[in-house]
Amino acid sequence: MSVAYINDRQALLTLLFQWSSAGWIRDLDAAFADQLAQLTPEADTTCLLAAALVSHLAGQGHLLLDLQQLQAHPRSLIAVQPQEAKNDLATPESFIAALAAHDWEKELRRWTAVGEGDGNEPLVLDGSRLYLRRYWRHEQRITAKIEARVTQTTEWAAEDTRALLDCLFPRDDTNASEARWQKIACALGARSPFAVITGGPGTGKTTTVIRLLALLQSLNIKTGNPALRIALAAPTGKAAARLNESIAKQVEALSELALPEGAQATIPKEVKTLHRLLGARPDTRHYHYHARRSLPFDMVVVDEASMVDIDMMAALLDALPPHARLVLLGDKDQLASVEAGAVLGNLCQRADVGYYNDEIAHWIETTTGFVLENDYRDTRGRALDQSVAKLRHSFRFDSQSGIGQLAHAVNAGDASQALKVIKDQTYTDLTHIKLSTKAPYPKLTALAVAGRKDNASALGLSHYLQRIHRQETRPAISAGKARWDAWAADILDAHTAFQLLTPLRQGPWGVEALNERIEQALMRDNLIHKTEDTSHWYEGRPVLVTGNDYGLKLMNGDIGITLNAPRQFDTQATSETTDDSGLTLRVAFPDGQGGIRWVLPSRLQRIETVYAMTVHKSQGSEFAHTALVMPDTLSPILTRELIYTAVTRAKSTFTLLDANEGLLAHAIERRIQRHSRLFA
Ligand SMILES: Nc1ncnc2c1ncn2[C@@H]1O[C@H](COP(=O)(O)OP(=O)(O)OP(=O)(O)O)[C@@H](O)[C@H]1O
Repeated sequence: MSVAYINDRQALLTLLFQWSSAGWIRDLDAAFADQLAQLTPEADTTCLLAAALVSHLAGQGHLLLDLQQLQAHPRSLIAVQPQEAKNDLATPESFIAALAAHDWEKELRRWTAVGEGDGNEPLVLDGSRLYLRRYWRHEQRITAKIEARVTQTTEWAAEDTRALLDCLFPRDDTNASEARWQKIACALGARSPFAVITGGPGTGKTTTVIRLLALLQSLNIKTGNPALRIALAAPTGKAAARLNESIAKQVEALSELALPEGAQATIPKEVKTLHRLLGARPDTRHYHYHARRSLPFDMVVVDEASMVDIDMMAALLDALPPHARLVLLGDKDQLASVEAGAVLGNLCQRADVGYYNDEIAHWIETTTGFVLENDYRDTRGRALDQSVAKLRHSFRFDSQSGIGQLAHAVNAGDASQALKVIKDQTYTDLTHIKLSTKAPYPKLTALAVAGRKDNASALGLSHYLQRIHRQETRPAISAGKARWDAWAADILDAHTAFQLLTPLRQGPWGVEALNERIEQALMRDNLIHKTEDTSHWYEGRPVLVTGNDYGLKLMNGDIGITLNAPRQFDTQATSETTDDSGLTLRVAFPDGQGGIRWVLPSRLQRIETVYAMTVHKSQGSEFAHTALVMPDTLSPILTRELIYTAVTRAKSTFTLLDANEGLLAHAIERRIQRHSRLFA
């Protein structure tokens, strides 16, 4: 490594922009170091490099740069893949190695851009950990606000709680009961103003939280307190819509139980996105509700909390009145949020074991009748541990289910067991399709179009496309909006029968290339009719919204389908051409309340075709048949969490397509560890 770089700031900044051109760091990361260099002439190269790296790591979801780890294992923080290396360009790794002897901490402490958190310095050094100031403050505030809640308890009479829990869980009287942990989660959630309920797919997170709400409202009514004002929220429109669908039924089911009068009626059925709950203002990080104008609720429940990033969690906790309860639901083993942080994962680090102390074990026993085994008890359990419950029984996947077995093996990091389950022909809900490295696409597109020939419930895209083309079900142009809405809702529902997932965006196995291949295959099979003059809009095109659009009331993650529909459905319709039939292209989106929002294609700014979707974007959604196609070369994006998230998107059948089996094993063995100090 040339000494010039080490002592020459200009040379270093040039190198950083070269790394950015090579795709090793973001332009933003180099620009951040460049800006700090201009503001602080005293900054040496170590400092500027550390600034670029902390920004780069934030882009990867990490909250901090651990200087000790940087010096001991630079590759674990920033690694250039062998295929990406450039002959004439020094890699970050070699550069960091050349600076090994420097005292990074000392240099950083001398730098005016680095503070201890209370000032306005853009960076904060906390021990040997360097943060962007925003993330350091978020960590501090989140920790303080959660600590303040977990150290409080609500003292309900144990006999009242027990009677209500027995009413809510009528058949659960043995320790082996499948609903045991659900009942325990309710007992913990009633006692603590902060509760986390984690569990895999179908373990009853929604069922449990509705019973927890019923329990709390009943206890309040019984003790003469006013009912809680409750808000239900989820991080994306899709997740909110999914919870909306299941919640009404679950609340309805409470009417069969002998709860105190009025308890059921005080449980809300409407789920909002967190952005809407907080009153997001377009294009800013500011919300209507914040620390000085609290949310008008006594309790907030957040579903799919694994998708909540650190910025949103900090904003939510700021806006939550100090007395208000917070319940987080989610699957701790799924991929973390797209943006930085892994708050749910951090909160649930000890959830597998429990660490319940004697006091809480006694509360559990007296209110649920269940005696906790020693494995789940620990006198050194922290306050947070007493507020976290893990649901351990899946009501969706029994022991005969290949998907359940596969998800379990992936989660346990047992790659050989996962491969064994995939290859085991006895699981009808699981298939492995081997792709040829030379010509992988024919088999792949055949599956995407037609589904699996050997399994009638493993459908493909033709399922919803054929439904669109079925003339006998298509409404007449004169039919009312309700009839057209019902038709579109049926097609949107049919669309959830299948989804192809891929880990990557770019390259031959990325979303873009796969979408193109599948589009061609669908055209060949006459399932879509794309012509030059319709450009990329044609009937049947499914689109994914990639950014919130408050004007159109569309949220990141929403999926719509392009359909020919009467033009009067859209009030903005102006110069759109209408074909001979009087119909024109509209994109139909579910409006979250059982109706359809018909949108002009030209009004959609941030969308992409979604025959294939990245695993990251699929979080919060489920599909009857989910297929995952693995790339044929190593990529840092392939991790255990990614495979687990993909497998658990499947409701009834899962298909794995790969050309190189080794990659699945490699991915299962790699975990994502997002660096943060939250509840470490
Ligand atoms: N205690 C129970 N007894 C019987 N059935 C249950 C129980 N708990 C949950 N179920 C059923 O299991 C299924 C999944 O439950 P639920 O939707 O609450 O789980 P979830 O963890 O929220 O699921 P998801 O993975 O979709 O988020 C539902 O059909 C529900 O009715």
